[in-house]
Amino acid sequence: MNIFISANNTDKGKTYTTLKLIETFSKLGYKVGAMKPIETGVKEKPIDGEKLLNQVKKFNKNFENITINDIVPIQHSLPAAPYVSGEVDFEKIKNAYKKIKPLCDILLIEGAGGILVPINKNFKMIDFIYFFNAKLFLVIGSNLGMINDFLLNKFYLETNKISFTWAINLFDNSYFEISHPFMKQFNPLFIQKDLDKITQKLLKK
Ligand SMILES: Nc1ncnc2c1ncn2[C@@H]1O[C@H](COP(=O)(O)OP(=O)(O)OP(=O)(O)O)[C@@H](O)[C@H]1O
Ligand SMILES: C[C@H](N)[C@@H](CCCCCC(=O)O)NC(=O)O
Repeated sequence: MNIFISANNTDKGKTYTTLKLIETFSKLGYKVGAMKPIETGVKEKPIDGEKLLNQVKKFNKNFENITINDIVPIQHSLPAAPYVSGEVDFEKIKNAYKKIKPLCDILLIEGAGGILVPINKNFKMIDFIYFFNAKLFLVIGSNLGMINDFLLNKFYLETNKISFTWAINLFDNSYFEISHPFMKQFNPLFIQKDLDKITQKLLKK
C-alpha cells in the first residue's frame, strides 16, 4: 500500500506527521518505508528526507543500506515549487521507487507544499497519487486561516472525485477557540490524539 502525504500548505506538518505514521504503522507490525520524491530548499542535505530515513531505519532493517539519495531522488536548492526550482526527472523517481518498494508493506510518500504545487507544465503534486497509485492523506495545520484552506482542498478533491483521509495538526490550543466552533461539524481527527483511528482509516479505505 502506498500513501501520499500532502497538506494545506508548506510547513504545516507533513514531515512531522509522516514520522508519527512510520512509528504507528511499524508498531502495528507493518514494514514501513518512506520517500520524499522531490525536496526543494536543500542546502547541504535534504533535511526532511534525513528525518524520514532515520525514522524508517529505527523500525525497518530492510532499509539498512538505503541512502538519502535513494529516498529523495530529486533535490533542488531553491526553496520553491519544483516548477520554479528546477527540472524533475521522473525516470529517476521511478527508479528510486522500484528500489524502495520491495522493502516495505506500506510506503509513505511525502509531497512538497500543498496539492496543487506545480512540478512542471503538465504535472502537479496531487498527480503523484496516480503516479504511485497511492491513497491521499491530507494534513491541515491548525492556525488561523485553516478553515478556508480546508474548504478549498475539500472542494477541489471532491469535485475531482479524489477520496482522502485528513487530520488536523495542532500547533497550539487557540484552534479550539478560533476554528473548532466551525470545524467541529466535520468531526476532525487530530494527529496528536487520533493516530490509531487515522491508521485504521488508511488501512481500510
Ligand atoms: N504539532 C507540532 N508541534 C510542534 N512543532 C511542529 C508541529 N508540527 C510541525 N512542527 C514543526 O514545524 C516545522 C514544519 O513542519 P514540517 O517540516 O513537518 O512541515 P512540512 O509540511 O513537512 O513542510 P514542507 O512543505 O517543507 O515539507 C518543523 O520544524 C516541525 O518540527
Ligand atoms: C521549500 C518548501 N519547504 C517546500 C516547497 C513549497 C512550495 C510551495 C509553493 C507554493 O505553494 O507557492 N519544499 C519541500 O517540501 O521540499
